[in-house]
Amino acid sequence: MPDTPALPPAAPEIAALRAEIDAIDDAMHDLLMERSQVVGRLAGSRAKGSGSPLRPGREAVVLRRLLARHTGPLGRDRIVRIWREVFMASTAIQGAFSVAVFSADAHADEARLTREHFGPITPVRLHPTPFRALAAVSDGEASVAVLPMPSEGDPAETAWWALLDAPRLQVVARLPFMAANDGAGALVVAPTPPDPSGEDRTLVLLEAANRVSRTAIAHTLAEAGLSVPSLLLARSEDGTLALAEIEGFLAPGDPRLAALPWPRRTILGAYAAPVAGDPA
Ligand SMILES: O=C(O)C(=O)C[C@]1(C(=O)O)C=C[C@@H](O)C=C1
Repeated sequence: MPDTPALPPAAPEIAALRAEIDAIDDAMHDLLMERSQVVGRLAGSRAKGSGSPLRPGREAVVLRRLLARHTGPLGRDRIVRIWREVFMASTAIQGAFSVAVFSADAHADEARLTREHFGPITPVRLHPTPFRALAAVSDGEASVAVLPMPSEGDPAETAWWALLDAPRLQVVARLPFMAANDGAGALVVAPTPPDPSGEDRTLVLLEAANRVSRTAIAHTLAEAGLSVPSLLLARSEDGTLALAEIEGFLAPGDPRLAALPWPRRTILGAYAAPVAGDPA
């Protein structure tokens, strides 16, 4: 006989509701097992290819669809949390996956956003510089790198975006997918190109040999038919470097990019436009 005391009998109303929850849990578990079988078939499909299994664009499509049909007391942010774990479980089924993050310390935004996005089980390693995190991806030690959002004040030692070896490495996602009230953000870089989600932003690095003003760059981009939600500018003695966030998923041969007057315009990658969070 087990010596664990018998559970006190629950009130009949609670027992009935718990029986309903048990039946729902069984159905959810059956569906999760069935879903993982389908993911296993994806993993074996040659069409998916041999690179990283991660498809942030596809994840955004799934989440936007679920959020659009969502009703009831379960928070939208909880739906995102639950599916983040589902996506990472599916990624793990398809092969080893780990993250290299450049973060000042384990509590900085980038480290926190990495854990929230890639989940507590995914192996994550902190690196002391963005370039070390990128090298971990290049060397095949990590599947992706998480790096700080570019900023105009970035010193050369951390301005990873100015030196990204694209298209070999590309930005594929922006964290978090559900916009945070604190405005924190980070970018994910992978050795595979981004996948479109239907509502995306493309990052383009523009380099001019002379000094060009912000107004002139913004005007030229608008003239080319490009909508630019944000534009960062870094000037040096001998030229201008600008990072434009452009609406849409731009391909390298996009005629609007080809028409720009600057000698270099490099696509650094693209990411799904974040969805709005719930009001605080
Ligand atoms: O659709 C795919 O390619 C999958 O690998 C499946 C799946 C999912 O679980 O829905 C998992 C990981 C990807 O990042 C995107 C989607």
